[in-house]
Amino acid sequence: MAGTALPPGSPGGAWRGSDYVASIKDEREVWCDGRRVDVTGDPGFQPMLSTLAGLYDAQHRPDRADEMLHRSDTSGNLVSLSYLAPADRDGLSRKWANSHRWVEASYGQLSRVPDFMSNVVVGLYDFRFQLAEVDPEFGRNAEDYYHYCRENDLALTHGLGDPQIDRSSTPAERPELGLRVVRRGADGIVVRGAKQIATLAPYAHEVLVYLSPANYLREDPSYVCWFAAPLATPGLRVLCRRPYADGSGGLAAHYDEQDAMLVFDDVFIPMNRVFLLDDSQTAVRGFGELNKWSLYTGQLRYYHRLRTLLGVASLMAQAIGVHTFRQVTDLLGELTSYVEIVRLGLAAIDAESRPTASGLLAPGPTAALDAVAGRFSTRASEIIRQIGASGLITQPSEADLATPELRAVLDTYMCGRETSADEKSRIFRLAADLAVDRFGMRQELYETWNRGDPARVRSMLYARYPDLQRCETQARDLAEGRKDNS
Ligand SMILES: Cc1cc2nc3c(=O)[nH]c(=O)nc-3n(C[C@H](O)[C@H](O)[C@H](O)COP(=O)(O)OP(=O)(O)OC[C@H]3O[C@@H](n4cnc5c(N)ncnc54)[C@H](O)[C@@H]3O)c2cc1C
Repeated sequence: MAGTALPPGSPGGAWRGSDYVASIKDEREVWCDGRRVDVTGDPGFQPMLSTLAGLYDAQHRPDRADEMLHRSDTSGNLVSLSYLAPADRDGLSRKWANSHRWVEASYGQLSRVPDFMSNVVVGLYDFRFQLAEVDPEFGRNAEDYYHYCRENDLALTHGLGDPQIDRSSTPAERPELGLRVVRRGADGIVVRGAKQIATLAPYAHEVLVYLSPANYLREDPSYVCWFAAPLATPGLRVLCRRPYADGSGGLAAHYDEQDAMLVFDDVFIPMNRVFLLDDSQTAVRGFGELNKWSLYTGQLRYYHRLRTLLGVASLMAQAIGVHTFRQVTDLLGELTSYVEIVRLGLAAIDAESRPTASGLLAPGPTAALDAVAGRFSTRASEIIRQIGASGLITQPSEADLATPELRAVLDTYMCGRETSADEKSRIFRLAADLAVDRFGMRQELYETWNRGDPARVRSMLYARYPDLQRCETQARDLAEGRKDNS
């Protein structure tokens, strides 16, 4: 099949951890805190790398392999179920079981486990016929790219939003506001510009660029370009934030997935990796279509994160003996309701799965859950802060716990109701990580923004609500005194 050659280091099929790590030791230009870094050796990046390697290894565990891998019908290799393009109920259920495995293994803390973007590539594959209507080559490229990613278990990042320079201006006034095509040839295009944020970028093999949420408003078609590029492409710079994994432990010691700005400084993209050019209407339609499976896996991950937050809040309340107080059980019940709403929502969305134009089976729309996810998440953190209060600040460190001279004091004043100082401080430190410190605050920002501007998500939900007219008719009937609503 065209375009399925192995990337450096790939044995083909689903990664094992060590092969994955070797595969991203390449010429990628990753910058962090004023230094160019080798992601595979830098202490700030090493912890997450080993978490990812562990997750890739877990795919092959005898007790999981059946749920996470399947045999490719093209190569015969064992490939990840994340890349399964499901054609029926059985396929979709296997896909979700695999996604559960990915997100469960990180307690919902990794928003961008590779499973997320693999599902965007499934969406790209599903959308190939519409792309082919613009140009048959785009359709073929999308299909080839899907096979390439699936056969090589590629980890992807994506960059959609434009750099946050001046939202009141347009690229017509300032071209650097958007990523654009600056040269075109028969063999490919050259792109220039930047993408504001791409999570997982330093750990990914490739980036998929497919839409700036605002670019359909632009009249210049050169800003409409969908393509994929290896992270190690000349001219592509990855500007990371400072790592949260700073040696002080906590969740960042395992789950700092990184976020980076991507700068494309006249980057050549070969034609076989270009999926769409110029056609803003197709780009707008495609935006929703590409994300059908990934939004669902994103909600699965979110469900596991909410469960973690509930578990932490409950343990914290028990540790300090407030778990039977009415105002605390009220808070815990509220948090439980969010967990249940998401679980039930996921079941309902799955039950509303429907065939796509290309013959795959896709979940129903996640828009209603997307619209409330940020609010639930913010409220869940607030509940943890409300229950934990000052205990979220005053806890002994592991070094304190290991200091004999402090032991008697800690055991007397820093223990809980029926909880040792060791156990209590670990629960509270975890809670602070999730709801007070920068790791948790970044996650909260993520939950609020990653599905796009929540105001836009909610506005579109309202504008497209299929039952709105009947709701209005019902309200009008009531207002006009008509009694029978049947
Ligand atoms: C931790 C994190 C990780 C992320 N990871 C990724 C990723 O991997 N890939 C990716 O592509 N994206 C990612 N996102 C980006 C996410 O999609 C954006 O944050 C979201 O689309 C909002 O865009 P913005 O952050 O540029 O905010 P802006 O668009 O700059 O908005 C800033 C403020 O201005 C308001 N505003 C802006 N424009 C308008 C307007 N026209 N009318 C009214 N109000 C307006 C907004 O509501 C907001 O209050 C991530 C975000 C976060 C926080």
